Parts: sequence; structure tokens; C-alpha cells
Amino acid sequence: SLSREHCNLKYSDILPHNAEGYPATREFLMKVVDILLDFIKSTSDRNAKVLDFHHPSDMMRLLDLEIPDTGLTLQQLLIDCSTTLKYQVKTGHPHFFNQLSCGLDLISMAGEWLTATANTNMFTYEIAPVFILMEHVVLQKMRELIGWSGGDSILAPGGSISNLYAFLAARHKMFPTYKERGLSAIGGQLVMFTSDQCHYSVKSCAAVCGLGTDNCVMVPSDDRGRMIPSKLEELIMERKARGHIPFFVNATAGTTVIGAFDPIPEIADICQRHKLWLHIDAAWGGGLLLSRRYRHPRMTGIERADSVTWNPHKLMGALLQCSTIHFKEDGLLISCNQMSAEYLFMTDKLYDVKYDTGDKVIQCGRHNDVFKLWLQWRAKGTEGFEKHMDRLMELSEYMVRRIKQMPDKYYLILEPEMVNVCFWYLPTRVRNMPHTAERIKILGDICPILKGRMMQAGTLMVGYQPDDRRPNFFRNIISSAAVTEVDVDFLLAEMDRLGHDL
Ligand SMILES: O=C(O)c1cc(=O)cc(C(=O)O)o1
Repeated sequence: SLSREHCNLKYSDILPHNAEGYPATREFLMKVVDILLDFIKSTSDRNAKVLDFHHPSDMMRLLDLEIPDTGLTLQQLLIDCSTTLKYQVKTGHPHFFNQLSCGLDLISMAGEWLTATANTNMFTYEIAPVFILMEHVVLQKMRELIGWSGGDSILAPGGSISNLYAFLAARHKMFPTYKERGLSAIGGQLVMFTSDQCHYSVKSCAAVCGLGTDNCVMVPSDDRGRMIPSKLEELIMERKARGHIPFFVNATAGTTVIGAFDPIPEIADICQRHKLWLHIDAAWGGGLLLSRRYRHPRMTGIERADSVTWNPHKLMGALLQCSTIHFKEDGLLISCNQMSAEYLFMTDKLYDVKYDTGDKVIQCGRHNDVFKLWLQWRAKGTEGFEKHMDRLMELSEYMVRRIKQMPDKYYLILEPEMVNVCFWYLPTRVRNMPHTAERIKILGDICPILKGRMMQAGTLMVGYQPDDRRPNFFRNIISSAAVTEVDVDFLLAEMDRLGHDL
């Protein structure tokens, strides 16, 4: 807690309100840092819980979230900070496997602290000169890793918006007068294509941009979750026969649930033949472009795409959020979205206004998501990122081996292409049953119960979900640098401890 002289102070006693307030300001902020360091310490403590679960109504009673009429003391604010983190899920804990984004990279976090302190907008070079230049350098490096020279990119508030920007640029490329004239510039029904395993944000582009989801054709995938190219071409021809205008194909590099990679070369050939825009949603798999060992064959041909989404906040471990969208053709983003608002994007500035990025996107104000990635890249180097990717894949391969060593307790659903390990847990009573539809139904039904036990015990978090081919199954994600083989062994033992009697 704060020293006696400062513990009754309020926000009005610190900078900027009180010009003499630096000592109190410093003490308060250092106390906040202490609270954050405690959280970081317990996040990396394997004996600490991943979460302290309470149902929402109980949680409300444990918290004091009331919005006060008069401000509270700095001391109370410190208590508020501690309480908030006490009930926050530790997504950086070595036993947190629940999402595609797991882990707490402390260099990236330090970058986020600086980003917050700089508190600037990314729309013009004028107020973010260093960060704008960093964006250029980092995004160009990522385009080189995709296999392009030139082109353009930007950071977006998440993979869904990155995919939307690709859609907008594709439509603009094919129908440049759409921007001014709207639908009448198109004179026909646009159609887009994606696999039935794709991220739902691709389909939402059709809803948001007026195609209608009926015109977002879901292409069947094979039993590995990969788009079937021959089906794609059939569906394109069928829509053309109906007088529709196919214009956009999304291929997924790393699907959300099973981590599948669509076959890019065959899909790119089809796009070339039919003159369609090829977008590759590598939001999840993109990090593997950094690995010479795993990039091929998963993303062979990615350089043939017209646009690529790649989220460093996923496999690369940059802090949330950090999503990038890359275009092979330079100039497309700005011509598609530019509105030239005179109060912001004046052309008579003293510096080269091509560095003003705000007019490239429909957002205007844009958060600085680049510094935490740049600082991380400075810390790791490209080879450090490659080691990180190879390590995550190695741990997933270890988990698959361990699961195969316990066929009585675990059923591996398919050989993973990346770090999504999909399996069923087998409680004692089903271990002698044949693997029939009847048993699969039981295995699906126990997922939410076993997950509930994990959350109540607070010792582990592994995600589950159904897909279009099967009921609930567990999907384990290893994307955290904190995870080791010991944690994989813990996961498999803990699920059995919690679930054997289900
Ligand atoms: O960035 C993430 O962690 C993320 C994004 C998703 O769309 C879906 C998931 C997920 O299914 O874990 O995670």
C-alpha cells in the first residue's frame, strides 16, 4: 500500500492536475507495477491456479464494480487493480491451452506498456513518427517472408477486420467505380468462395458488404479439413452458369479448429484460370512462415496470393491484439478506402504524406499494435521466432506421441498439421467399448462436464467444440512459450484425474 503521506491522495493530487505531484505519481505507478509483477510471478507458478472460477452472479458479489459519484482514493484504486487481476484468467499460465492466443511474452508486454505511455494515434506520421516507420519496416519484413517484394500492408484490429480489408480491396480492384457509384457499378450478383472449415469472419464479409451469406459459397473439405479444389472449380462454374460473378476465393492456412491448411497451389491455379482474387487467411498458420522446417508444404505457394492475413498475436505470441493484412499490389489499399479528409490528411504538410496511413483504412483512429511486435522481434531476432515455432510444433508432436501411448485413455481424432491436437478423453466406463457412434456420442457429452471440472478445480483449461463431422471434442492448442513437455504430461494426467469416473 501507499506511504502514509500518500494513501489518502486522489487522482487530483498526481500529475498533471498537481504540478508538484511527481513523487506521489511515481509512488502510485510503482505500486501498480508491483501488482502487475505479482500477477506475472503467479502466472508462471505451476502451483498457482490458472483461474479462480465463479459464476457471474457470484462474481458480481465478490467484486465492487460500482461507478462512484465522487472519486476514490489512490489506495482504493490499488486495491481495485489487485482484485481485478485476482479473478482474471491467467492466459499466460503453462496450463492454459484454451485459445489460439496463449502465453504472456514479457518483452511484448513491456512494449505494450511503452505503447500505452506514448498514447498516440497511428493515422499520421505527424504524431507517431517512430511507430509509423516501425510499421513500414515490420510489415515489409513480413511481406518478404510471404515471398513478395513491394506491396503494401497495415495492422488491423483483429483477423476479422483484416479479412474484411482484403474483401474490400478485391472488390475495388475488380469494380473501381463501386466506391462512387455503389451497387449499380456491378450489375450482377457477386459471389465469394471459402472452405467449410474457414473462420466465420470470412462469411461475415458477405453479410457486412451486401453479398448476402447465400453468396458466400462454402466449399466442401476433405477428412483432413482441407478445401477440395475440384469442388471449388465445380462451384465456380455452377455460379457462372447462373450468371453470377465470382470474384473472391479465401484459402485458409491453419483453420481455427483442426489447424488444417488448404492446398494453395491448386487453388491458385483455379483463381488464375477464372481471374479470381486469392486471399489467404493465415491469421493462425502465418507464424509458420518463419520456420524453414514447417513452412513447406503447408504454405507452399502462398506468394501467389493477392492478399494475406497474418496475426502475430497468435503463434508469434505478440500481445493481443496484433493482426496484419498484406497486399501484393501497392496502392490498392489507399485507392480503395481513401476519403482524403482535409482536416487530417492535408497534402500540403512539411513531410512526405505517403507516411500518413490513416486514409488507407476505414477506421480513421488506429491503435499502435506495432511497437510490441517490433520490440519482440528485436529481442528474438527472426531466428528466435523460428526456434519458437519449431518448439511449439515439437511439443505438439510430443503430445501426439504421448496420446498414442495411452490408447485406453485418449483417442486422437486426426494427425495434426500444426499445434491443434484434437482428441477425445476416454473415461473408464467406455474403455472397453468399440469406437462406435454410440461411444462417440458419450465422448461428446462428457466434454462440457470435464471442462467444467477443470474450471472449478482451476488447474487446467483446454478448449472443446463440435464441428461439422462430429460432436464435441477437445482441441488442445500449444502456442505459449511457457509450455514444456512436463506441462503436456500434467495435462494428460490431470484430465484423467478429473474425468476418469465420468
Ligand atoms: O486470437 C485468438 O486467440 C482466437 C481467435 C479466434 O477467432 C478463435 C480462437 C479460438 O478458437 O481459440 O482464438
